[in-house]
Amino acid sequence: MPIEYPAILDLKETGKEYSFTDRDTMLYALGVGMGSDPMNLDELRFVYEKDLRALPTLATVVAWGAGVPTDKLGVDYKLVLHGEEKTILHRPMPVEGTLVADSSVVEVYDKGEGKGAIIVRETVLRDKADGEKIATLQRTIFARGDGGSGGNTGPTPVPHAIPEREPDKVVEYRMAGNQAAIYRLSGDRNPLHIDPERGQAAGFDGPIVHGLCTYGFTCRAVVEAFCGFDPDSVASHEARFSAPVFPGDSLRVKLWKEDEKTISFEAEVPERGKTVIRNGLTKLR
Ligand SMILES: CCCCCCC[C@@H](O)CC(=O)SCCNC(=O)CCNC(=O)[C@H](O)C(C)(C)COP(=O)(O)OP(=O)(O)OC[C@H]1O[C@@H](n2cnc3c(N)ncnc32)[C@H](O)[C@@H]1OP(=O)(O)O
Repeated sequence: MPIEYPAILDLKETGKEYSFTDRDTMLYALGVGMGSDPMNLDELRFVYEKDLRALPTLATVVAWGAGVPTDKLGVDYKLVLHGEEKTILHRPMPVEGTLVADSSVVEVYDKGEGKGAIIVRETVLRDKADGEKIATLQRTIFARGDGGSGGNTGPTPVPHAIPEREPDKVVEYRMAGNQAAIYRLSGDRNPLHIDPERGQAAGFDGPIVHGLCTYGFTCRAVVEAFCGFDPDSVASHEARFSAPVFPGDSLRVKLWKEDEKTISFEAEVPERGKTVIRNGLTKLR
């Protein structure tokens, strides 16, 4: 079934409930590499139930599955890559709770046959206890097999521009060989990230790391570099995925402090000379 535009813009899913516990919060932190140094007391707070803190980007996984189902979008899921993500935190991310998710399709950009379709979706997460918004997730997928099926043929919104000067801070991490295998247990069990055959069918040498896993690493870097490990300072975090990351890659996150509340960032895999995340922007409270 191809993308049906503009009917796709009427697809909605509302009132879907998701519960998560401190175990989900800690598993997510492990999935983005936290706690690998047992003597790092700042990171310990994200992987230990004592005084537990949640990374803001936990919001991207706690309601995994919320959103208009892929089969209704009419895309070839094997060729879908995550394009962009923006997480807006209306209040600090709790470490457990029950959420109510309302999702919709915001826009489809048709980049032409052989190129792909860009589908923008939005999910609003509310706290079931008081009905207040916790987070808004804006998620863009790049459906490489679905160009030419209809949609807005105009330019896609221009993403945030990064300064041209040298970064103010650089944070380096190494993804474990089993990083995607751990991360997927937080929700996204797309076989692209674990099954070598599915990686090859998508045009890669093997499995690739979830975009949202790398995105979580970049939020961790902001929290480490500019927030003194206080995750509640983050008001929003957004980025574009520009090249795949493979399990075992190292990640160099380059960060620019533009003003007291604005951080720009990019991430590269130095051993392959690839910039894998571009146009990163974090707003602080
Ligand atoms: C349905 C369930 C949803 C679940 C979420 C997804 C499930 C997950 O399990 C899947 C994943 O995590 S995949 C892993 C993470 N993502 C990636 O690795 C993608 C990396 N990026 C790429 O490969 C290319 O940038 C690529 C291929 C994305 C684009 O490269 P090109 O084709 O070379 O594009 P280019 O010629 O540079 O630009 C064409 C137009 O597209 C816009 N654009 C480019 N990259 C974009 C991106 N990443 N996101 C959104 N838009 C993007 C450009 O602006 C350009 O638009 P315009 O013509 O208007 O200027």
